[in-house]
Amino acid sequence: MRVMMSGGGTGGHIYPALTIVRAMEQLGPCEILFVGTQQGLEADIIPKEGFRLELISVKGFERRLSWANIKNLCSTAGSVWRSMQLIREFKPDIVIGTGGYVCGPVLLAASLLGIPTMIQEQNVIPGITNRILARFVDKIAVGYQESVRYFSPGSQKKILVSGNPIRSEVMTATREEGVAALELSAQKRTVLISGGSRGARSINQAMLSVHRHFAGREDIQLLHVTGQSEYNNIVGNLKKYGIDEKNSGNIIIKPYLYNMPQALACCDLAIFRAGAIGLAELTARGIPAILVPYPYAAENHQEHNARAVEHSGAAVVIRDNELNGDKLIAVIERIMGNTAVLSDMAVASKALGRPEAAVEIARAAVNLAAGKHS
Ligand SMILES: CC(=O)N[C@H]1[C@@H](OP(=O)(O)OP(=O)(O)OC[C@H]2O[C@@H](n3ccc(=O)[nH]c3=O)[C@H](O)[C@@H]2O)O[C@H](CO)[C@@H](O)[C@@H]1O
Repeated sequence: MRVMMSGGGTGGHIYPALTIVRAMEQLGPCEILFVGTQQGLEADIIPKEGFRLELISVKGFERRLSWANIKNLCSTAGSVWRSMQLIREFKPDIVIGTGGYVCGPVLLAASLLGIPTMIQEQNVIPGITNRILARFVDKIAVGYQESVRYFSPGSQKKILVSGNPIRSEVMTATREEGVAALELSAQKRTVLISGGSRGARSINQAMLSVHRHFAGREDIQLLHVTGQSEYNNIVGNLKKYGIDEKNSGNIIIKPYLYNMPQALACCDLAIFRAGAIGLAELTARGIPAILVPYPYAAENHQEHNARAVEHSGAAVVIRDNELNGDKLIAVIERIMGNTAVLSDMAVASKALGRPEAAVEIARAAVNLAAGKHS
């Protein structure tokens, strides 16, 4: 089967795309081509994952009907044309989009050429590209039941509520592998801090106090993923406080983790933004979390994602404008200091997980390509 995948910008769109194609490969031999943009993280991640990537140039849309959007639509015509060329050359049996601007022209071109098409929406509140594409595509896989109502009535019959796809390594990685891969201590409990695929400045700032508070502790280690752009700044600031992560014994700072599944496998508590794929990974593994939703996400969708997890008892939400070092330290101490709280949160988290989502989406995609509608 020939599969064209498009999804880009952030990890939250790229990893679902990778997960879906890997699940499709498990169902039968596949020839895969990714289409992304130079500016998106896909330009870095997709070649590293061993897949071919073609680049096109695409402009973003505002989240409403506006003249700017109509103008953008015109300039997008060139990328639709380029996508059509790529489709004619590659001859896919199916074209799948997992969100981000790049999906717009690619999926539109596929739909115009009569190729079977599918989109996957990760968030409770669907992105603008997917809301527009919903009218054209054949199938829509969604991460949350709550998102169904945001699609037009005409699109609803195409929806499959599958949950969000997570990489199979997230489930198969073991604690021992994680400890070894990240050079952690097997004796200490691990707090994993990540602001999503591009990092989070407010979490990084609050973490400066958290590191000072926990530095040298025998029971807890902090694995802090800063995002590429903030790494030097955070390491430099810690040095000013006399903390050298290389000698601290319990503080590990990384710009980005290419082995996030291993980190999740040995993580006892996560401090995360509330991106949909990060949440799907945490809940699939049953990891308790402190969530700080990104306040500028379109239509505040991260807070909706986070509250859904908090309501089930799996997370504590701190709003970005209320976040500071003291507050974060207090919540970490409260959760880590009480094993009953930690294990109740872990059970609640596990109950939310949908580790089978990728296989369900892959089956639907294969059926669609074969002309069967599931
Ligand atoms: C600012 C913004 O609008 N972010 C959006 C983006 O999130 P973003 O890409 O930041 O976050 P997600 O949590 O959804 O996904 C991140 C993915 O990157 C991986 N990862 C992250 C950091 C790292 O060092 N290594 C690594 O592998 C995670 O394991 C996960 O698979 O897409 C999500 C899914 O549409 C949305 O819910 C988010 O709101």
